[in-house]
Order: sequence, then C-alpha cells, then structure tokens
Amino acid sequence: MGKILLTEVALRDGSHVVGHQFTKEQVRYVVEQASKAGVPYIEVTHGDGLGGSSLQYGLSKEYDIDLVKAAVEVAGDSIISVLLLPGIGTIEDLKEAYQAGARMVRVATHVTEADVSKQHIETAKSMGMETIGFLMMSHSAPPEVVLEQAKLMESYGADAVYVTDSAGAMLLGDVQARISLLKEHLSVDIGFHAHNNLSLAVANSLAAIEAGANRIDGSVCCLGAGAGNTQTEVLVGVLDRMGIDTNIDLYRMLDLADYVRANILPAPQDITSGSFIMGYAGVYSSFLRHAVIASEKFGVDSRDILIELGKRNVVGGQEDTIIETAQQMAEKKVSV
Ligand SMILES: CC[C@H](O)CC(=O)C(=O)O
Ligand SMILES: [Mn+2]
Repeated sequence: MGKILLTEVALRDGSHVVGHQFTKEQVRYVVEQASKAGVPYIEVTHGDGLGGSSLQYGLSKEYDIDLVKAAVEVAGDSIISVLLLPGIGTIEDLKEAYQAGARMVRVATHVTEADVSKQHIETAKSMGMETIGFLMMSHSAPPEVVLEQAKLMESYGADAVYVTDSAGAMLLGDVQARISLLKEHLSVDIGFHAHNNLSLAVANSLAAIEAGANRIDGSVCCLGAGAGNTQTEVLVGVLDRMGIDTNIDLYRMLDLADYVRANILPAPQDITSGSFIMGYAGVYSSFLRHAVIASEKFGVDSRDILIELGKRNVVGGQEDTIIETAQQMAEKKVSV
C-alpha cells in the first residue's frame, strides 16, 4: 500500500466550532507545528469555504485571504489548501487565494451537483493549483450516482475526488461500496472526509483506505463540525501501528493536539445528543448550531428539527430553511 496523503482540516472544518473566530496567531501556530510534523496539506478557510463570511454562515474574525497569507508564511513544505463552494465563493475569491499562496483547492458540491464545479475546477487547473473535487453528503446518493458525479469532476480535470461524509452518517459498508466503485472506475486519486457523529470516523477512514483511498482528511483534536472529523493524531498513530506510511511525526501531532485542546477547543469535541442525531438522521454537520438557535427561538426540540431536516433532504446552502422548518414545526406542532 502506498503512502497516505493527509489533509489537516482543523483550520477549516474546525472554523464551525469556533464560530469562524480563528486568529492569524492561532493559524500560524497550528500550521507551523503541523508542517513541522510533516502534514502535506493544511486547509485554511472559513468553515463554509471562501466567501463564507456572511450573516447567513457566520462572520469571520479575520478575512480568509489574510489567514491564508499567515498560513503560507509558516507552511514550510506543506501546501496550503482552500475550500470553495461554487455559489458561496467565486472565481475571484479563488484567484485571490492563489495570489495569497494557496496551491490546492477543494471544490465542493452537493453529491448530485458536480456539474456546477466545472468552471471552478478548470480555472484552478489553469492556474496550476492541485485541484480536488469534494462530493458532499455522499451518503445520500447510491454508489452508482457518486461514481457518475465523480467522473464528471475527473473529466473537468480534478486531480482527486473525495467521498465526503458531511453528515457523519456512513457505516463501514457505505464507505467501502462508494470508495471501491470509484477506485475501480477512476484514474485519479480517491479521498475520504469523515465526521465522527456515529463514532465511526477513524474506522470509516480505515475502511476507505482498505477500499483504495489514498487521501484522507484528519482534524487535530477532532476539531470540526458536529462531533468533529477523523482525529488526526489518532489516525496517524493507528496507521503507524498498521505499518501504513503517512510520513507524519506522531509525537509532534500529539503535542499539537495538547496545545489545541488547552488553547483553542471551546469545549470537548465529544458526541453530544445533537451531533449523534445528525449522523443518525443523515443531516449536514454544520446544521447543528443553526438547529440549536432555531430550537431556542421556536421552542422545538433541536433533535426533532434535525430529524425533520433529514426527512426533507435539506442540503448545504439551504441553512435559511432551518428556521423556516422550526417555525412550521412550532406552528403545526409537527412531531417526529
Ligand atoms: C459547508 C462546507 C462543509 O462544511 C464542507 C465539509 O467539510 C463537509 O461537507 O463535511
Ligand atoms: Mn466536513
């Protein structure tokens, strides 16, 4: 088995956890230590990607591009990546990120909407960026549909396609079925991004590797939306025990995790009833915060709101419907 390429996502997915309030100093510290540990890719962006700083998604403390610049200054051999959701971020945002030093972009779309990534993938490739297609909510489409959409991203020029378990809803067999089909039919790298809502992030990442993925996302201290992502330092240690190479220094990652736990993590990143329900109901991990706000406003249990959102197949970018759903539930007394 070849080397596993890890992308550290705490400074992007973890942005949801800190209400998008990362400072340049925090970014610099985490990037410098992750780089010294040997992490090849480090993603730095608002939790919802470039252009995400808004009233709808939460205002960032610092402008994304300034955080990217701060990261690049101390990145050493690591590549700084940005996330881009077409419609939230623009081609102009992408160009600015490139000028700031980002050399990888992950273009994220809902799993059935890969066609909206064409322009962004082609532009990133023309600028010489490593370009990744990121199929969000991959649990919600059958493996054949994930393959068809991944093929589109490959045809636009993506260097890799990720199966993204945004809701943390996948079981081991779900991961295996999707990754192995992609591995069989694509020529590009296959990646996997997990959320730990069902406590399966590390196990699912291992299942992905076994099925042929060679790019895996990790988040130091699990810092990420919902119950967080695959805990980087744990994954690095487990892969080391399995004899799978990541080229990452375990002790340095453990030290960084201790720092993040003591200085950045607002509360332990454990599996709360809310984050568990997101995995159980199959809804977007970043919806939890919105569901809690809606719950307080309309007096409806946030777990009921999340289950209802799952039934309605609400997708990323439709955060405004969370309030609407809660209001309808309060008015009609919809029960689950
Ligand atoms: C809103 C973007 C989202 O957080 C991307 C991601 O990490 C996921 O879908 O899991
Ligand atoms: Mn995520």
